[in-house]
Amino acid sequence: MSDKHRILVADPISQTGIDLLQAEPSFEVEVKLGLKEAEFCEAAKGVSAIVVRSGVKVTAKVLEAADKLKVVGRAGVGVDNIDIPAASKRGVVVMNTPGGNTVSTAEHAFALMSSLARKIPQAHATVIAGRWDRKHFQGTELNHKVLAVLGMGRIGAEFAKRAKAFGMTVIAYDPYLSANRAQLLGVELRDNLDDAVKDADFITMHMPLTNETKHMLNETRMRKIKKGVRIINCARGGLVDDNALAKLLEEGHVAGAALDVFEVEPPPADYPVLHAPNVVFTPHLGASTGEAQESVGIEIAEQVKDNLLHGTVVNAVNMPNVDPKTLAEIGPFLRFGEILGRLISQIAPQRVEKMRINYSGKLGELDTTLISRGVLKGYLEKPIGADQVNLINAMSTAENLGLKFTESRLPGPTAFNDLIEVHVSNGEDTAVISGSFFGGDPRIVKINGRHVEARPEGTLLLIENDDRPGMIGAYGTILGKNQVNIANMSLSRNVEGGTALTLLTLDSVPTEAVIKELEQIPGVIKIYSMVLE
Ligand SMILES: NC(=O)c1ccc[n+]([C@@H]2O[C@H](COP(=O)([O-])OP(=O)(O)OC[C@H]3O[C@@H](n4cnc5c(N)ncnc54)[C@H](O)[C@@H]3O)[C@@H](O)[C@H]2O)c1
Ligand SMILES: O=C(O)CC[C@@H](O)C(=O)O
Repeated sequence: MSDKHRILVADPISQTGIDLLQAEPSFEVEVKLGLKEAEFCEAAKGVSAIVVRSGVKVTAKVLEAADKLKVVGRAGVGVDNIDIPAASKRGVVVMNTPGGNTVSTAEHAFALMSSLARKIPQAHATVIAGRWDRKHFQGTELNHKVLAVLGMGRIGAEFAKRAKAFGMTVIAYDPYLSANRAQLLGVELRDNLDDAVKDADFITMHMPLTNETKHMLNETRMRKIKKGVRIINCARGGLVDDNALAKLLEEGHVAGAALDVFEVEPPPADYPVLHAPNVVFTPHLGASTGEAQESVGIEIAEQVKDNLLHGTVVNAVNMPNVDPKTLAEIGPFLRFGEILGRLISQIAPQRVEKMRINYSGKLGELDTTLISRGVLKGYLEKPIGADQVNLINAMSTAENLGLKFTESRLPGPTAFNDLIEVHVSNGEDTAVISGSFFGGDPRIVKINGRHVEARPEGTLLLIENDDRPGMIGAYGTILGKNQVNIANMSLSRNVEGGTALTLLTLDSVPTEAVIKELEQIPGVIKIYSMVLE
């Protein structure tokens, strides 16, 4: 039996990328395109690596059949065609190539906007049909128009640059972008999505599809936008509710739409928006340029090669790059760090610009780089999507968002054996959370400078209230009435009669209605519901 690494290329990638893999004597490269799931399972048996774009789906079944698989390489950004949890469960690294297709996708989205403004596809169709119709194709200029860019990451920023050069006023909506970065890009940052889109002539979407972003442009929201808006989606199908979009195009409220991506790809013949007026479509071509494919093809071939030959992990979306010995030493801190990051993201002020982590006690003597990455990963899961951020890309992802990160270490004895203190701030407001270990068990020990004590698990309800009698009883009554059991409680106050923090560990997640009811209790200042799963 051959001891070579077999590599299956299951989507078209650049020939240079394939040549790079083929040039390695210990690799056997097989290019098999257009595989159905059963054929893919068969082809995946015994391979060490699978390389894909967005055409095929690397399902749990394929991953199960791939008994020798070490790495899945995605030549592109989105990894929604790969079952990441199944890959992680099987210890398979999934890598992508962020950045390689940024400019191509921004240019494509821009081309869609221009085509939409000047009805180019429709006019083209009449010319080749032998008609010379100049009356029906009056368009609109981009100059002096208002553009809302939703999602100001790599592609959004490139799009914005081009739009500004065309004389457009650019408004950005990206709750995770710092004010500094927005200023640097020369865009107007809005905190509220409805406010960002209400006066837009054009809207372009550039964010991942997550639970938070699905149907971000729904019927209610689109109706609030001024009549005549034009919408471009070159990110992921599902960001816009295409059924609602079709309806609003028919009514003329939305003047046009350009889509490169669809909720189902390819869209079936009865896909609603296909038959709506004033639309421009392309079949997911954002990254389809020679330059982008060359770039992502080479990048993924190099990443896969380095991984198989040297175990190097670059741009992984699911695996830490760490050797087993170090992992055993810092494993518990790493997991706790992620939880602290997740927690602070839920009490952080808007537009955080700085994160600082202080390590003290025994921790101050360890290499804490990975733990810090864990904290950042936990913190960034909300803006970037849990499947997009990992220990490898957490730092660069933070940098892209304009989040400045620092860490400091204080070796030597403190009140706690090990203490991790995470500060986030936007220049005006700060949130701080500290964690320690009690006999090997992680505990949250301070929030915003107040001493508390809670295990970092389940749902935590953090209530800031006036220090006055009857508060605890009132919380218990409302939660009990709504079948929410309190598993643990920790109280802390600044001075008698001042303000107090109540930290409740709950057995279930309280609904928004329950939180609202709690907020009505006289003396309650602020409530945060923090889910740690
Ligand atoms: N059509 C194509 O062929 C094509 C090609 C490349 C990328 N894409 C897609 O484009 C998207 C963006 O890619 P990128 O490289 O710019 O990614 P990126 O990670 O650099 O940027 C994504 C941005 O979205 C922001 N964001 C997250 N949640 C948000 C929310 N609720 N509201 C507003 N903004 C939010 C993030 O803060 C981040 O700044 C990805 O989904 C990717 O899959 C499509
Ligand atoms: O492979 C492609 O052409 C699509 C790529 C794009 O959707 C991405 O997310 O990078």
